Amino acid sequence: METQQHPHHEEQARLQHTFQEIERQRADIGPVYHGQDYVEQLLEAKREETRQRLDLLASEPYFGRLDFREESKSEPFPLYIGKRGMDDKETGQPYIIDWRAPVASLFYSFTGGDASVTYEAPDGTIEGDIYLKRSLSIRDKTLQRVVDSYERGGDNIGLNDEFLLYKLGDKKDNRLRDIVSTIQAEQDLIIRAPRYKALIIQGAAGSGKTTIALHRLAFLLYQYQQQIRAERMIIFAPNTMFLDYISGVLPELGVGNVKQTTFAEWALDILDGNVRLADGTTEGNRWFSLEGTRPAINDETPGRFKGSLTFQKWLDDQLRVLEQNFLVDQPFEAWEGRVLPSETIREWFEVEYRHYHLAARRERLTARINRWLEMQLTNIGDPKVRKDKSKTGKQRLRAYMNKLPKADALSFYQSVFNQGSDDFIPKKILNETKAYLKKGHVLPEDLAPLVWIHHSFNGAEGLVFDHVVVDEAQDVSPFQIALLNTFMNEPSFTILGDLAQGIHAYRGVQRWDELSAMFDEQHNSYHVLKQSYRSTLEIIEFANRILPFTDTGLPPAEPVFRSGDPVDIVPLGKAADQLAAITSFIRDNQERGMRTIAIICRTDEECRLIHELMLPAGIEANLIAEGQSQYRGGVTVVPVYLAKGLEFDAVLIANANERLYARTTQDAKLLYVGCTRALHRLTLLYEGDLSPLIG
Ligand SMILES: Nc1ncnc2c1ncn2[C@@H]1O[C@H](COP(=O)(O)OP(=O)(O)OP(=O)(O)O)[C@@H](O)[C@H]1O
Repeated sequence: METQQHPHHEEQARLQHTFQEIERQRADIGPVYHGQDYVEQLLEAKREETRQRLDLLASEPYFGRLDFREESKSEPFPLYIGKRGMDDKETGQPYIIDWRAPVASLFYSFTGGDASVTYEAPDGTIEGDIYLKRSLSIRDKTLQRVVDSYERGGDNIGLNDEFLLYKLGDKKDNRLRDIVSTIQAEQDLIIRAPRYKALIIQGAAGSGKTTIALHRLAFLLYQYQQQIRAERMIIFAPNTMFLDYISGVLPELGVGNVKQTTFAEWALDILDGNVRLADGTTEGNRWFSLEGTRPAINDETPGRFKGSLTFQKWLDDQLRVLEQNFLVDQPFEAWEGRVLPSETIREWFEVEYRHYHLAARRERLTARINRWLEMQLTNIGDPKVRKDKSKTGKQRLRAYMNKLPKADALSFYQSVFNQGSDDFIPKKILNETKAYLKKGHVLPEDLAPLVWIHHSFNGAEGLVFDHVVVDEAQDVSPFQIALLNTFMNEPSFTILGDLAQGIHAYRGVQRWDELSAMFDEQHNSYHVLKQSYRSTLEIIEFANRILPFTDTGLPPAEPVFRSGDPVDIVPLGKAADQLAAITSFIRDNQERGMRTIAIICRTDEECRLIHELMLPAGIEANLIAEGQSQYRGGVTVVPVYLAKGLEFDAVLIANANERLYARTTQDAKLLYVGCTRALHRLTLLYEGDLSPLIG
């Protein structure tokens, strides 16, 4: 139901007044300071922050209004809610309320009814009544839409979703956007959850997981501004293109400096250039091509095995053994007759330096023996003899220290694989890893173990996280989460994912308790988001039919009532028809105003072939391949495994036949991911027999 409402005069007047107030406050700040005075420079930084806040407000001052009467007051007071807050300069009263402020939570949690409501203020619970809930759309400084979703005493039927539907109907460009104006109650609960938790969120495709995680960071920074710093927050996402796609949201929310990275990039950075990932091990080649048989996934799959907490514990045992046997039971003989007893060396290493990490203990030990050596040399009067002894002593010290293991992650990792493992490591994994390590290469699943070892040798090296977001968390291993946890004083995680989209099951989790089990009860909370906002009712219902084949036991996604075109399933007579069908799909959707259109293929190879055909046919499209760091929008040709996390106005599944999408859980997940990328329109072509997953 779409009832176009005309902007209120009252809101127009308030908006004009708001713009005047913003301008007045902007003018009051005065000119930019360019001088050298340190105190003035600090003040200028604050002023610049205010300027930026006011500029943000000037483009869209607020999006909501809530008339709230506090229990102790006789009249309701209109609260205008915006992305940032602003006080009235004269009265000092809030003029616009930051969406993250406690009172603003009412705007999101309130879903109707005349009963009293409460919110948690810093001084305790505040109770009162709501008289009006109004959404406002302001674009280009113009009030475009006013929708009341609640009026005290009114009939309030059917209006609740209108503003949300209006927002969801938008066409998308190449960036994910903020949703502050339409955050839903179940999403708000997650955004505002307390800081010291490992929140684990299973959310249906399009339920807003990525978006919520970013809003949660903005909330935490606001709520705990004295304790949390943006530079100590980090977001892990599956690839650099996805990072590019989400990179606009935090700046829109006024948040800067949060590190956004992939696990591999982060790990390689910590390992400081000492480790190289093997070439030719891209996931497209290894796991998503159709050549040969696709490897079965079980606990002996390398990613699952090396990502398990059992492997982590086994490595810990090896590290303990290393530490216990670190020293050689030999004295250090600097030259004939000048001996440092092994008991003294042991005392330094095991008692005096026991509080240091192994790398530091080793370094300190070298320095200490060196000092002892220098002392011995001072007793030698003859300079020539002293020089000779010094040379011998230094050479012998080097040789002595070389007998001790290196406290270096890669060397240690190599040594545990080379020593064998009493059958703990499955033969195939052992041999494959040894072969890579021999060439100085590692595989992606070796990164968490290597950083773990590095951490054991060197400690956190000053790295502390105040909060960690892990997106697409069904694809990360328990070992990775345990590793990230060591960089926090107390667990503060937002871990989000969807098991039905677990296409990287060869390295990810199969159940959420694989992750939650590592946190104690008070630190761990699990949420399920069933409502899906991205796609039309028809697309969600269609994708829900594929869901049971993923074998995850997850409930179907629940659509918001946004109806669109039916899903099209089109058989292809002969190969040439495919190009014609793709061309007409693109043209048709462009004419209908779709801004982002994706041709989703099963493999890299299929993408390349289709893309090659498109160019001579006069269709410009971006071909997405692994390792790409930018998502440009427009028309895109993308393999399904790289489309995860992205969304497009219109999606064409290039060939949904039985060969490409067989009746396996892995193919079901891939097809589910592909179909759920579409916001407004979805078409599936197929050549030969239709995939049994569609039925
Ligand atoms: N409350 C909301 N109001 C408006 N739009 C919303 C809301 N929640 C989610 N959306 C929109 O739904 C779409 C999906 O959001 P997002 O990509 O964050 O979901 P997701 O759960 O991470 O999806 P997936 O797992 O399928 O990648 C986005 O376009 C987002 O803007």
